[in-house]
Amino acid sequence: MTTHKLLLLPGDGIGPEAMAEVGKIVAVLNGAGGDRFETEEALVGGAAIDAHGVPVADRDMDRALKADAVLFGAVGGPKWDGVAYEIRPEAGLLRLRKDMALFANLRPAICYPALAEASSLKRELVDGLDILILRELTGGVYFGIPKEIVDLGEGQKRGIDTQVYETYEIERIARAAFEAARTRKGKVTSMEKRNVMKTGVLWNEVVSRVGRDEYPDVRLEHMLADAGGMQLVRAPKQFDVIVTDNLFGDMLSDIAAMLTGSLGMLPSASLGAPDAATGKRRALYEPVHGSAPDIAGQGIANPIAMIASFAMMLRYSFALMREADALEAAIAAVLESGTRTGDIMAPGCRQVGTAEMGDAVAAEFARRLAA
Ligand SMILES: NC(=O)C1=CN([C@@H]2O[C@H](COP(=O)(O)OP(=O)(O)OC[C@H]3O[C@@H](n4cnc5c(N)ncnc54)[C@H](O)[C@@H]3O)[C@@H](O)[C@H]2O)C=CC1
Ligand SMILES: CC(C)CC(=O)C(=O)O
Ligand SMILES: [Mg+2]
Repeated sequence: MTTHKLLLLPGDGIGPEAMAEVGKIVAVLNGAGGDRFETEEALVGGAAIDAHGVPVADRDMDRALKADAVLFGAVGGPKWDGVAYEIRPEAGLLRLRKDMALFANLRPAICYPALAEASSLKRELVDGLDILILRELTGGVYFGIPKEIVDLGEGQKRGIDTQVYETYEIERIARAAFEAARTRKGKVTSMEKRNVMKTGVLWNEVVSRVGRDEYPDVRLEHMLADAGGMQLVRAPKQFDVIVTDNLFGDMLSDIAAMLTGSLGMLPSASLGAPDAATGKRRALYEPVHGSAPDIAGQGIANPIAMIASFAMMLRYSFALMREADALEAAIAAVLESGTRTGDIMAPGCRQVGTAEMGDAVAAEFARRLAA
């Protein structure tokens, strides 16, 4: 029997609340007689700052590097707003992504049929929507140097962030996008701002070359990222795979969330390159949303983004396709039955809290696994 060792990093705010619901899914899997999941937990973000003075301790970074996969909740919150950039809770997440070399962030935006009414758009624009945003995750303006605030004297300061991309970074995320498109509808839309950014010019050039030389069977189109945002809310079904940089991908995926009904619905997978010898890749799975301080501690957060992130783990890290399909089908069935957290509530539905939603998905998942 195969055992998978998972590191759970619940973090802050609604992170631990949503992560607790994944525990119920793990319990179902461990009771089903297939692969086993062993979990250990560590602090990250504000919780780690409070306990260790840093947003991720070296010891825990080491555990993340050794784990078969990492499941991450969310970090941040007003308590740590005054903390310097380098030790803000979010810096822990950035270190995990960088040190684990997780360059490919897969953010699927799927509109479950039961939620088409909860979307910010009209039903016909989102019903059946299935987009994959591939966000470059270890480069760009979140990591470029210099990154500082310079004191200019006389009350003036200069804030500097630097956008840097090298050819190899664009090549590998482009390949990930083209590979994904081959398993889907065969179309990639690359978004940058080549009209005003040198990194945009290089991005466009490299993605075009990779597409032309290696993936002539995949349809490639280019869009300026601002117009891309507009198209995403005007006619989202025109897209299949969107490939874009770290900053644009961060923003476009939050926008895409509202097409699916709520930020509480969007999962993600952050993947590294496959190891040359073993073929294994480092991976971290997390919801797209943050720590949601406005609703934290109330037991009302939607745990579906977190549970669906675990489904992505089953699929991408462990090739447990049947289990992943069953978990996603369980989420769809629970939504279909009218069970809803507040963020996706609709007339005639039954409003539940975080724990009840987790119970409902776990029960439906157990039924489907046993079938
Ligand atoms: N991956 C991470 O750990 C991320 C952390 N953050 C951090 O989180 C903190 C809060 O950031 P915000 O801008 O408020 O973004 P957020 O994503 O935490 O919340 C935005 C809005 O969406 C709602 N929301 C988010 N997730 C939800 C869920 N599962 N169920 C129901 N409603 C949900 C929130 O209540 C809020 O109104 C900040 O410190 C930010 O830096 C933000 C994004 C990602
Ligand atoms: C720390 C931030 C970069 C987190 C965020 O907004 C995201 O990755 O979506
Ligand atoms: Mg974000």
